[in-house]
Amino acid sequence: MRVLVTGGAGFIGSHIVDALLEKGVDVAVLDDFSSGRRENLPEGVPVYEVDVRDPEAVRAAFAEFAPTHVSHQAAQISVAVSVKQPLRDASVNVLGGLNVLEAAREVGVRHVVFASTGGAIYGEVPEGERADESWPPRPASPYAAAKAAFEGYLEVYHRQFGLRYTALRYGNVYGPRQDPHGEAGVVAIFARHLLAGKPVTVYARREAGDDGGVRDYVYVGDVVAANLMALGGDLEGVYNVGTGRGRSTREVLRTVARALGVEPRVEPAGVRPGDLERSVLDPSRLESSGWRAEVAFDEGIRRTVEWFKENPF
Ligand SMILES: O=c1ccn([C@@H]2O[C@H](COP(=O)(O)OP(=O)(O)O[C@H]3O[C@H](CO)[C@H](O)[C@H](O)[C@H]3O)[C@@H](O)[C@H]2O)c(=O)[nH]1
Repeated sequence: MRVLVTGGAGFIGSHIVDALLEKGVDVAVLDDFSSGRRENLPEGVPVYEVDVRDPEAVRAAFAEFAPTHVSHQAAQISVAVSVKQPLRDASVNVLGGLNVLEAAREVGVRHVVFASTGGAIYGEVPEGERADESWPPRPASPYAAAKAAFEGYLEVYHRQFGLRYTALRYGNVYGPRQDPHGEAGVVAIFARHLLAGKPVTVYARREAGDDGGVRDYVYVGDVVAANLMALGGDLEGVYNVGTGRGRSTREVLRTVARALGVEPRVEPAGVRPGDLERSVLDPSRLESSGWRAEVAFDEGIRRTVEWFKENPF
């Protein structure tokens, strides 16, 4: 197996690269380093510094490395950015993805694993419910619409060209190496702000008692485990990757603050445009293939804040 990891210098991609190398798999990284970081990469891994929006460069990288499998993690990751710049979001997340699929087809890639979104694709998930894969996509942001569209293309390439695929619909992934500088990735943002003694923003409705959005937070190591199962051929089609448990932004803040032993200062703000109130996933389908979310939230947060203490971002 030869795996090309797009976005391999990013938060989730670089953990996938580490895990594959540990298993002795041949790995290369395709990344434009717009948000990915060289520090995330182990020494010696081949790197193609390529923007997925550049079809020729993508094609050349595929021709040279000749992967049998692709882990497509490269993306514009922010819901908020997608709301402000839907064309930019689609140019990376739809057209960039199509460049990857075209190049994959040309060199005879057997299987593509795609970082889709469970957190955004189902739209609002009503209180007391968990979204499973049979729920139709109800995108509430350009980000979600683009991810859903690309899943459609994966199905087309499967039918037309026999390209196998797994779309992993991630919940809200957190852990070491998450970029705290953008607008997405609330655990990383809170960890960094609290470590720097800065106040944090909690987006919530103005009514008293609203604890902010509810999300299904899943530790990056558990997401990597799902990716390895998919690349190993154990999963085909669409799978949620989440814990099945929803947590509010306030709960996230409390847990991060406790792990750091600090008292947070909070700046309230209204709801962020494009944000859902509640998203919680039903991971039963993945669990029936033997996957479990192994890392409890407290433990995942502990590992994450330890990493941020040692690696001032
Ligand atoms: O400073 C902040 C940042 C976020 N939030 C809140 O925290 C929750 C989580 O926000 P994130 O920006 O971390 O993530 P999203 O829920 O917007 O999730 C999206 O962004 C993720 C990237 O981290 C993934 O791409 C995921 O698939 C996609 O649904 C939301 O309720 C948001 O309003 C705050 O209160 N303050």
